[in-house]
Amino acid sequence: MSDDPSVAIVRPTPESDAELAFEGALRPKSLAEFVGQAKVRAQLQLLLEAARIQNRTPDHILLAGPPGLGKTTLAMIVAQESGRPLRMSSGPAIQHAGDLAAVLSSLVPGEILFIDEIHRMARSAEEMLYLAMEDFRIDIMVGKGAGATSIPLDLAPFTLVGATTRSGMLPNPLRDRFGFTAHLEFYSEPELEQVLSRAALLLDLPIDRAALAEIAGRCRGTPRIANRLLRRVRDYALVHGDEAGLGAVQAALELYDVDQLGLDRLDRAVMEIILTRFDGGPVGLNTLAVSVGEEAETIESVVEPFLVRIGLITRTPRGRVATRLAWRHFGLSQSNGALFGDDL
Ligand SMILES: Nc1ncnc2c1ncn2[C@@H]1O[C@H](COP(=O)(O)OP(=O)(O)OP(=O)(O)O)[C@@H](O)[C@H]1O
Repeated sequence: MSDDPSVAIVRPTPESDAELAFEGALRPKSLAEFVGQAKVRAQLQLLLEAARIQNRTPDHILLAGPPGLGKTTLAMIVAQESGRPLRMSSGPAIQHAGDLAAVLSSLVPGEILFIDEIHRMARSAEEMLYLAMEDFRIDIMVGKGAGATSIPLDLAPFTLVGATTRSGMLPNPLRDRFGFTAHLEFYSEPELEQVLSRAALLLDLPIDRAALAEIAGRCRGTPRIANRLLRRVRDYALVHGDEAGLGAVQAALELYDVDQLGLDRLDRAVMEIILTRFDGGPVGLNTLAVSVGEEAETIESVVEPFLVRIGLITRTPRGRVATRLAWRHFGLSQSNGALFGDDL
């Protein structure tokens, strides 16, 4: 992956530890503060309220959706709103059933256990989780081979909040044990303006409506990217002694190569290959990856989903094909092989 910072700026995963700290400061702390996802908020509210009335732990919750849409934030809010302690873990940290047993057996009654990227947990741990979620019990294997015995261990009642960017990778028995699955959607531009206006207030950054709208249109429907772009605009205004107005947004985002649709250099390089070198496609994934000097995995999981979502390409069995909108957006017509932009 390129280490050019302008290439990473519109990626939906966290850039660095500094960004995680920055995000922490901007995280909404209650359902009322959480912008957008109105349906999911109402569903969660009902679920938490019902558990409160019956004085029991809330049902297990699965939060599914692309990175940066607020899954971790919602898990924290569930703990906050239900007045319960929160334990945080992640799929990659649970590589053996023993790792999970250690976490589960140390939970206090009513604790919320958040497992991020739950689809990356070890298979043996998944099987242990089935019983834990259903009966608040696990079986611990002691010894090996013919002499091995299993010792049942009762657990404190808990609520599991799992987050996944790949819900299709979860085995059905695990998915079925969640009482509620929330599917997070990309945010609309007015919602992103609200996210940004709240963040600007917390950062003590005076910014006008036109500037907010401009950032909202370029952040790929994702609050994490919105906040990141806002940070760059803040830097720009600070360094140039400027107001954070429309001019500062346009100049800062031009500097970081984020165009009006939120495309960055890698996205544009992919589009250029399809449009000008392959006359609109179809182009196979590996050819595309080699042509832009990136890994096929990055193209498939990071670049393509957004290009497909905004209608610039379609995936066909023979490869990726540019749409009419793509030809129009880049001001090209088929077979003209025109130049794409002077930075490519
Ligand atoms: N609905 C929202 N309202 C306001 N801010 C939000 C909202 N959703 C996310 N954010 C902001 O975006 C940042 C990223 O959100 P979060 O870490 O919850 O995403 P995520 O879906 O858990 O991402 P990942 O899949 O990478 O773990 C947070 O710091 C938060 O400030």
